[in-house]
Amino acid sequence: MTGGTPARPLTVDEYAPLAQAQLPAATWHYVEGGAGTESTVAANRAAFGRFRIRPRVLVDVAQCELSATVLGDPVGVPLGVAPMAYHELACEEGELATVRAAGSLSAPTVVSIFASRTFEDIAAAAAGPLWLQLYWLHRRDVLQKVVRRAEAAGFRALVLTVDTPRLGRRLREARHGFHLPPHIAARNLDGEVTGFLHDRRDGSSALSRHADAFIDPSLSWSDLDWLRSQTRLPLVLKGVLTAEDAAHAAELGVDGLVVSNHGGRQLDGATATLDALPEVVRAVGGRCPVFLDGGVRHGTDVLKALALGAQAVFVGRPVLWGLAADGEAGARQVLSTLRDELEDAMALSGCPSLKDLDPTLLARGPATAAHDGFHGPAEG
Ligand SMILES: Cc1cc2nc3c(=O)[nH]c(=O)nc-3n(C[C@H](O)[C@H](O)[C@H](O)COP(=O)(O)O)c2cc1C
Ligand SMILES: CCCCC(=O)C(=O)O
Repeated sequence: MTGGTPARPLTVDEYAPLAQAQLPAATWHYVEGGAGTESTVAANRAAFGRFRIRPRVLVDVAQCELSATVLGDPVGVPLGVAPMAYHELACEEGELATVRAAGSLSAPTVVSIFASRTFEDIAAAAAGPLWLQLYWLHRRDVLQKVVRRAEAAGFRALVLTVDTPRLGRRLREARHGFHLPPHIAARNLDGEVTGFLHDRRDGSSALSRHADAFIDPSLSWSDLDWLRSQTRLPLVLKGVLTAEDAAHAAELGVDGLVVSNHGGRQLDGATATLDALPEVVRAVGGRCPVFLDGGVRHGTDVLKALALGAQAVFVGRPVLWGLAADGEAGARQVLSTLRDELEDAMALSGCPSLKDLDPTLLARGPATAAHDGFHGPAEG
């Protein structure tokens, strides 16, 4: 087809250039960037490409069932939105657009403690379950307050991010002097811990200065008791990549783990999440659910993570791409594309139920070009 209205994107990746065209350069590089050489960003994608699918045939796939239960709540898909700060950077409605989009699939959303809309407004717009992501702030009283508010607003779980005692060296943010525009703020933190976020300084990221001032890097295993004493909500740890830490967390009775390297934004050189998943699943031994995020861009990526033992996966950057390109409709389209691709992959591999997804579905194979790092829209 030539001329006329541009075709609607058919894949998640096609939203990236559309988002880039909409966003100021500094915002685009904040969203897209990783730490250091961005080797972990690339590794997350490459890991999916090293597994091939062993399809089974002559299975009745007239009905494929994608609904699941996560932390006790029914969801329409084993797929949700990873916590990301400041969705208003991507579109005016911010997190309200995100949770409406996720709600249309009954998908869970993890709301960042640095959300740009209030927990109460987000909860009022949501149809799927909401979890609250926390950073370990020096100001424990502030943490206590946000936990109470999230509980009162009906949030269903707490997700403590444990891979961020300080911010990774994100060179793109530093080069662009990334800072928040004046109209965007961490609306749930009342200015108590939001210093530096709006201050521009060339050669350094305002976010990084903010994190150094307000995130307490002394967080260790013994602090988890305090958090659990503050709430009845299930506690999930986000950012675990090893069997050792997974076993320890399971012994302490945490309610879930997210295998994550923060989308390659923290420790450059950290293990790809799909590579870390099997050892974490083995170490946990069924004591709590294991989730994964990082580099999920296709339904077959979701299928592979579920086959290796994840109960659900979370998606980060693509949701912001969708929001930037087309607001709520864009985010909805990103999530529903992943859902539809997952259903296709289940049908074509002879797995009508999520229970059919296990490691025998996968074989190690040569990497494919389509998974080697960033790839834009197909040519033509
Ligand atoms: C713009 C942006 C902001 C993020 N903010 C947070 C955050 O506030 N808290 C957190 O735990 N993780 C945060 N993350 C990490 C995501 O939760 C997730 O681990 C990662 O984006 C998953 O990888 P993907 O983007 O390749 O899907 C952020 C990621 C991005 C891209
Ligand atoms: C203080 C960090 C907030 C956002 C974040 O986690 C990210 O940009 O990855």
